[in-house]
Amino acid sequence: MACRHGPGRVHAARRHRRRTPERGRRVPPARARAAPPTGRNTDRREPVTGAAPTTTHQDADDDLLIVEDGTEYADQLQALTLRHMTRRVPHLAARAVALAWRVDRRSTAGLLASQLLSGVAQATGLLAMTGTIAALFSSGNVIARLESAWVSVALLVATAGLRAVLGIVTNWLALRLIPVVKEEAEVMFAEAAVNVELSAFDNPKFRDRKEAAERGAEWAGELFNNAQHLIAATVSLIAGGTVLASIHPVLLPLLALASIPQGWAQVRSATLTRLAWQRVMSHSRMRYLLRWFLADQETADQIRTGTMAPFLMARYRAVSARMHASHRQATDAGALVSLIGAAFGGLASGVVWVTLIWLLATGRISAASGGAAVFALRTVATGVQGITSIGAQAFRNGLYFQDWVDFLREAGGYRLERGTLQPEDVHEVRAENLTYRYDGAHRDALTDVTLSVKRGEVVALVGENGSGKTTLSKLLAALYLPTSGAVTWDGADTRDLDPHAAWKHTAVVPQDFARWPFTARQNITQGQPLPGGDTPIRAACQASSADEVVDGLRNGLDTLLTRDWAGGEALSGGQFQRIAIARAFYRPAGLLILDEPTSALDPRAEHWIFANLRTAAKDRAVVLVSHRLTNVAMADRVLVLDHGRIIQQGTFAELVADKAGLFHELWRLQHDRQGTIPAQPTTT
Ligand SMILES: Nc1ncnc2c1ncn2[C@@H]1O[C@H](COP(=O)(O)OP(=O)(O)OP(=O)(O)O)[C@@H](O)[C@H]1O
Repeated sequence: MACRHGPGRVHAARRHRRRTPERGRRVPPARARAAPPTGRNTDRREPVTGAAPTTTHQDADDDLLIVEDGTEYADQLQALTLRHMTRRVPHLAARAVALAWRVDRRSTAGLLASQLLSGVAQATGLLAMTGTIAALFSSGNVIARLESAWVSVALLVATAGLRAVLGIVTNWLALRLIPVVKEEAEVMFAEAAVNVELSAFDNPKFRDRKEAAERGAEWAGELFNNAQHLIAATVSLIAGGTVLASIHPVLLPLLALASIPQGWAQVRSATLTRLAWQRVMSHSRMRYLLRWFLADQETADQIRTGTMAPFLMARYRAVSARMHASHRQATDAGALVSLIGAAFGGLASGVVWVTLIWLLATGRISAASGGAAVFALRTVATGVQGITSIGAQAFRNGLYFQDWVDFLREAGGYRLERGTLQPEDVHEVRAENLTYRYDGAHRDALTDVTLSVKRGEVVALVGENGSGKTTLSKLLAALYLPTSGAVTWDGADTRDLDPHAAWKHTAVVPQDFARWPFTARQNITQGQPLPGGDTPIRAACQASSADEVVDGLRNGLDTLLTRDWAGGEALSGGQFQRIAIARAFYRPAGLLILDEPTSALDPRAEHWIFANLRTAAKDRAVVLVSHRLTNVAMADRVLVLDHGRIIQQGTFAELVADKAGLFHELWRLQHDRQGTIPAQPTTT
């Protein structure tokens, strides 16, 4: 790896955020809605190429060097209109309802039915109200008028009672459903995220899309909530509208026109907020990382001994200030837009009321109809207002939710879509004229590499930092696909293999191994126990010297390997590395890749592992990456990489004897501690 960190301590997620923020991080669970919507990129219609963003700018004032991106998507957002909202919201709301349906059909059906019923009750109440008014305003004595009104009054009371009960029911069902809808969206997001190409994580745009989708999942519950309120508002609007239209046909279209300014203001304001968030999306990522680093146990010692707190805090504040500035700008602009919308809306309502008075004054409608119209107008106005304001909320939530929808559909442009060949086994892995360039990189990490490794063989990769060893091992393991050339497994191109089926045949000890927050047993079996109970687990532990570690644990294999929960135990870096090696030895895979497997081990443990590697690795094709050159003496062949090319290969003895070669030079340097060799570090 270009940047290597020390072994991690607790578990995978913490390891990620601690050691290699570039590779991943755990996001604080409660972050989403507590924080103001800040910024997001996604630019989703643009194919992810990894090339430099089309338009970028950097914060010149605070040296943050965070590239802002996504201008194309910003343009699309800018272009959103009320018309878009009316088209898009029902679609997204339906998607959220479908999500709820997926997790709990009965509650979803119950909730939708109660909202519908509530709307019908409101409509009936309104009709009863107009009936009551008409009866009271009619001619005749009071008793006769009251008699003709009692049915309407009874209906009025009954519908009010029914609506109160339905309100409690909808609230109860919504509270049950909203969290599970959100959780389901998060689960679906996670499923999509594990099904992307590994190379996706090398692309910052993908990371932004992933972040946006993750946040979108958090808004799924809210959107569902909006959807069910929209149903109620629509039903009540239809009811009120019917009554109003029956009083005089001009009232309804007038009222609809009157709601346009507010609808426009709501949509504009939601778009501005969303845009603001998009602008500072990368800042948002950086801020979360900084917060984790500042508060994390794993970096706590380095922050203290490096006296880094002021620097990190200043950076944190600078990033936050940038985000707040963007947010404030959007809030101010949103307030202005709302003010304009309210002013025009007020004017338009005035026109409606003046029209009503004119209709009454000119005798076009009766006094009784006028009274009924007042109630109908209020109902319809509330309905219209409900639809525009809930619609705008749904629109805003939908903008975030859309990112989730897109991510699920295309996995940020990196869905694992390879062949369907199911390898039964793997006997020989070959690289032929293999070239690989990371997404967005300006040069190849590997160039024209050809090699093969067969079962029963150990092939070692050595070379200076950044020479391409880890990259090559990942290509051999089908984690990456070649830019050109090919990697084949028993003749089959890795592009044609079903990736999940292929990875059943790989066992890897990476430099940054995962520390799963599970028991020692689960850390070794990776949740895939083999027949034979603990016997194969113990054998793997013995071969990797993890047996000493496990025997020292309070509950042996059943000990939780993290102190994050009570009863767990913390392992040292080297102790956990032994568990990681046991994990690979345990896995019945034809291809075994060991990338600096003993970097944290003491000499005894390291000696034990290499002395036993032949036995542990028999019947496997083994690729070993190591900087400690004595370790590669046991390999059948050693390949020396330099700037992504194989520049030497042979047996260990041959390479040591080749005095003109890089291997010999590295070997001498590794054994010279007197400073007798004037060594200049080479640039990679
Ligand atoms: N995720 C990545 N994105 C872009 N470039 C990368 C990435 N990982 C590695 N590289 C680049 O690829 C080249 C080879 O890196 P690689 O990690 O394979 O080297 P290595 O030989 O394993 O190094 P080391 O000995 O330090 O582990 C380096 O120039 C590095 O900068």
